[in-house]
Amino acid sequence: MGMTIAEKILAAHSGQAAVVSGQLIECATDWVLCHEITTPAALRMLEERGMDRVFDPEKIVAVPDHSVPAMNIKAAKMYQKLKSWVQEKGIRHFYDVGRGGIAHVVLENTGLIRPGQTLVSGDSHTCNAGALGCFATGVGSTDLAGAIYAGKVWFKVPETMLIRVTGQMQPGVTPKDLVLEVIKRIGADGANYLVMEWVGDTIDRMDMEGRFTLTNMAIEAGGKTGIVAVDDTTRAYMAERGVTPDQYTEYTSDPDAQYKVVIDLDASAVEPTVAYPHIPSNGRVAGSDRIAVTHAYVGSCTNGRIGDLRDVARILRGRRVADGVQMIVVPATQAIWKQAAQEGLLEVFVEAGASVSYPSCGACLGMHSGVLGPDDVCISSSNRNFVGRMGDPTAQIYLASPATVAASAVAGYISDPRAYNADGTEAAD
Ligand SMILES: CC(C)[C@H](C(=O)O)[C@@H](O)C(=O)O
Ligand code: SF4
Repeated sequence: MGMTIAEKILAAHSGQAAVVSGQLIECATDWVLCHEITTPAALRMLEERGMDRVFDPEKIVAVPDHSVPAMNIKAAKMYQKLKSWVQEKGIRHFYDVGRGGIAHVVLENTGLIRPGQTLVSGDSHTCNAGALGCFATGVGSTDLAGAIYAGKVWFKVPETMLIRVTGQMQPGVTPKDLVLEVIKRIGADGANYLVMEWVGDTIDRMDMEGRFTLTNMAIEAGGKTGIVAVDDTTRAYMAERGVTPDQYTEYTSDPDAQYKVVIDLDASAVEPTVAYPHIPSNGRVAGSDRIAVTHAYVGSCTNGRIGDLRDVARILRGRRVADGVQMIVVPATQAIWKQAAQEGLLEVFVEAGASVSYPSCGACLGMHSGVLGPDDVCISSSNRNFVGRMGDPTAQIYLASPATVAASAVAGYISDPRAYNADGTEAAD
């Protein structure tokens, strides 16, 4: 019987010729990604059991990102715990504050994680890395502890959902709109414990940044992970990071692979989509209602990349954020921050009246740097709009593409970014 990419990777990492969905396997982890929120709990578990060791310090990547630079003493202690462990165990791949950013985006850029590999982390958006054709998934602290200790985790082999996207996206429509549309169709539990495998000519033409946005959001549909097969775009991306095809394994799904469900999507029919409160599946067309916003947030592991910042700058250049709107832009990593500075994008944001913050998870989960107050209304390029996600439980969060966030910040209410041309001029009606 044919196998999917995910099944092939899991078979290779559990020492078997083939696996079938539903099978329980012990899977070797090529990489374990650690941040300061969930890793300390895993470390304590190991310490309490006298199992305080790491399977391989070279295979662990540590990036403090959620609550850095620390905003209170508790956060400072979490950071200290991660850092002292890293120092004690000789973990070299440590991206400290000032050298890192959001862990998922730091990792995707390092060239460390490669196609065909496995990655686990105690963070639900670990699925992000699946765009590189690897199997990457979030695990709980106990499994994280096991992975740190032994380099292995237990999985039930997931079934796969095939998402076939064809056609040209309209100008102003982005991969974020595509994934919000898919989640709207299938529901926030529509891909429960499934691998979401993206194929089709729209995906073939998409750059790596867009693919990361797609796989990043798999968890918002309940997915175990997202995955995109390796192609020339992936190979070029790896080559830019000094990694050649002989250094990784490319897997493709067999023509007779078994899919639990197949979704067909015409990309040309997708419109700029906004997920209304309080669930990412609550998508509607941007601008279909006049919703005034108090906050506009650009950042997160979903949409804080350089292409996202360029999309925002295109709309903000020569314009002002509307009075009464607080706009915050958070480049996802230090490298993206620097690139944005070099391209003059940060200046565009500041000139427009937006605040540019340091690379971190920032306001995405309401821990710091932009926490929402009662009844605030935020349009955000992040991935979750649950009650209380960014602060007060009465605040309203609308999820959208960076372009939609920018267009809304300028207007003061949620707006369709197709009001602007690709060169930033206003589109004729
Ligand atoms: C804090 C962390 C465990 C959490 C996650 O797992 O996703 C966070 O990153 C989030 O986005 O909610
Ligand atoms: S940016 Fe947001 S979604 Fe991503 S890891 Fe950080 S808190 Fe989680």
